This record gives sequence, structure tokens and C-alpha cells, in this order.
Amino acid sequence: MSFHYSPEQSKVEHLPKLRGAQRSVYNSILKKLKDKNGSRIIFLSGPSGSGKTLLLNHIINVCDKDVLEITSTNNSGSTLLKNSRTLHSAFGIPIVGKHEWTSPKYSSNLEVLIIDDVNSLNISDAQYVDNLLREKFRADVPFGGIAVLLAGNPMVPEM
Ligand SMILES: Nc1ncnc2c1ncn2[C@@H]1O[C@H](COP(=O)(O)OP(=O)(O)OP(=O)(O)O)[C@@H](O)[C@H]1O
Repeated sequence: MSFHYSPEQSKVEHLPKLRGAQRSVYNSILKKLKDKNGSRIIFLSGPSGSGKTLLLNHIINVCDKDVLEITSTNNSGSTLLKNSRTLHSAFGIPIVGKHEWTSPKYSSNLEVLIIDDVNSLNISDAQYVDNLLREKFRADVPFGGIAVLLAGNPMVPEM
């Protein structure tokens, strides 16, 4: 199955229009999401308030829901991304100290994974999802070859 998107769907929900630089970043992300031969890991970085959430919601608006999983590393629920859940919930990542198993919720047609608040992403959680998707899609490439869109603030080197 291929990744679909339809710009006319962006009328489904009203969002503020993207401005100049936001629009060009949006276009280049959509291009990368559709290009299965290019890099499959995309990093959207910008300072707080630069419009990352708005831009991601525009992308979410035009993507086929069945191929998309929208997650955040943030357990406080403060993400403003539409239809998002935590990475733990989406992929059934075991939580330290809890013994019950929660089943993964992601679609078997998954082609695009969004991870918001990537600055808080735990490396072991990333490895868990990477391994899970490599097995699921029987492809020994990062995240089984699906597109992964990571969003966060610019890294500030420690002094
Ligand atoms: N093109 C735009 N038109 C109107 N409002 C905008 C636009 N871009 C950003 N904003 C507004 O600016 C505020 C900050 O945007 P947004 O939450 O998308 O930034 P962010 O980069 O995700 O910030 P954070 O990293 O703090 O989550 C929001 O209220 C958003 O609606």
C-alpha cells in the first residue's frame, strides 16, 4: 500500500494558514514523506512558538488516517497534536515497574510515524519501536522502512 495524501482534505478542519518559511518546510516534508527512496527519518526542529505544532497539524490534516500514527513522548498530555497518543500507548512499550502488558494500537498499514517532543525521547523506547517495526515489516532498516517524523526544539550544546 502506498502513502496517500490529498491537499483538498486540508479543508476538513480550519487551521491558521502557514506563513512563508512554514509553508516551504511543509512542502518539503510532504515531498520527503512520499519519496520512499530518500531518507525516511525527518527531523523538524524549531524554537518554541515557531509553529511546529501548527505545521504538523497541517500534515496530519492531509494524510490518510490509516497510514499515520501520531505520538508524543510527553505523558502530561500537553501536546496539541490532533489524535495523538503517547509512544508507549501506540506501541505497547512496557513501563518500568508495571507488569501488565498493553497491546500496541498502531495500524497494520502504518507508513508514517510522528513523534512530537522528541527532545524527551528515551533511547530505549526508540530502540523498542525500531525493533518492533523491523520485525513487523520484515525489513532490517531503521523503523522497518516507514517514514518517521521527529519534532522538537533545537539541541543546545552543554557548556
Ligand atoms: N502561521 C501562523 N498563523 C497563525 N498563528 C500561528 C502561525 N504559526 C504559529 N502560530 C501560533 O503561534 C503559537 C505557537 O505555535 P506552535 O504551538 O505551533 O509552535 P511550536 O513550535 O509547536 O511551539 P512549542 O515548541 O512550544 O510546542 C500558536 O498559538 C500558533 O497557533
